[in-house]
Amino acid sequence: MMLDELLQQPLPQLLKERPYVRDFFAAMGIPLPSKGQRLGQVIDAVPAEQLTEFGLDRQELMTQFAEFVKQMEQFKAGAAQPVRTVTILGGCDKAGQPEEIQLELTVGDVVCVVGPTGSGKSRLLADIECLAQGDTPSGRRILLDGEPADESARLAGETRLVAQLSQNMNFVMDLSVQEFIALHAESRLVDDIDGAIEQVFATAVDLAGEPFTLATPVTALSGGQSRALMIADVACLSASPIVLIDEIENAGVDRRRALELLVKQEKIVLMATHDPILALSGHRRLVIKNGGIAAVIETSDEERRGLEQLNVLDRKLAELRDQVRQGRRISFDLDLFLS
Ligand SMILES: Nc1ncnc2c1ncn2[C@@H]1O[C@H](COP(=O)(O)OP(=O)(O)OP(=O)(O)O)[C@@H](O)[C@H]1O
Repeated sequence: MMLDELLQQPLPQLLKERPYVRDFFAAMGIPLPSKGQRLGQVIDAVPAEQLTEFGLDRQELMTQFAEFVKQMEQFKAGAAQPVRTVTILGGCDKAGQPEEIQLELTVGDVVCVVGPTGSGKSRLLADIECLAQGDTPSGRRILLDGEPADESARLAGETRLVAQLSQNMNFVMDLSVQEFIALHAESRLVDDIDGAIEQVFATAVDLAGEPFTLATPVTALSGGQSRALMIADVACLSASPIVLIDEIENAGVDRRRALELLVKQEKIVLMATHDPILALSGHRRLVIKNGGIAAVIETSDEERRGLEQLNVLDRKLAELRDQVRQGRRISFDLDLFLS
């Protein structure tokens, strides 16, 4: 859109389509009213002395504004261009032995990372997060769509390409759930903020099990609710094609639903886990030993059949957990339980 058209657009429409415009003017102490005028009129009304404080005249302000809008739109277009494959090129294990592996992951893949404590699961996730180029302790290299990531992608990596759901999710901000989602939606340049709030909130409540409201302060959410909000946020709002998850099993959320949700969004999901249900929900498991990928196990048909039984068992256990939570006495027949 040309600068002239932007200047002539009614402000409510302009701010709805491009919420970031408000930030540009706020940085110069120029508040934008939410109704009435057009941007051109607001700019005309700014005293010349105020612009001089920023070393600008009206023409220069327009030029900088046009450049800002161009960059933001390019940024949005870049975010919409998804990565289809991630390739892990082996480095060395902790003993310096070569890790003979070249592994390609495609969108929709769910890959579990398994191995004993200290074996290097988090290292592998971290290598992917920073799009390693032989410059981490493992010496691994990560390719996106077959190419090494360029420096700008690496620097922006955490925000653009990789979303991470880690074990510790403590909110420190004094925001309501609604404000939190709105803030994220704005920072990700989402056009329909209200729609995003509705979608993320509904998804989070669904995952969390115990209800909360849009007005609930994020600091008052339980661990499970916080985690559900973060998962919904990543699934619905993040343009990042790669999602790394550390230990979802202790999160107090419906973990199967969380996984289904992420897979539906065409993400590449990598998950460090010890949970057999999650491990078998993946397409394959990377077995980490002494810092290296020692084996890749494809989930077999037999394992998938086992997963169905495990799910039955898991639902029964969830019922029992619920009874404990409600302070009821627990009695069950193990044979019936397993039948
Ligand atoms: N290939 C490697 N080369 C050198 N150091 C490595 C390698 N892989 C992992 N390490 C180092 O080993 C240590 C343990 O690794 P890491 O924290 O990734 O293990 P983990 O499997 O995630 O453990 P936990 O299950 O306890 O979270 C870290 O200091 C990590 O940097």
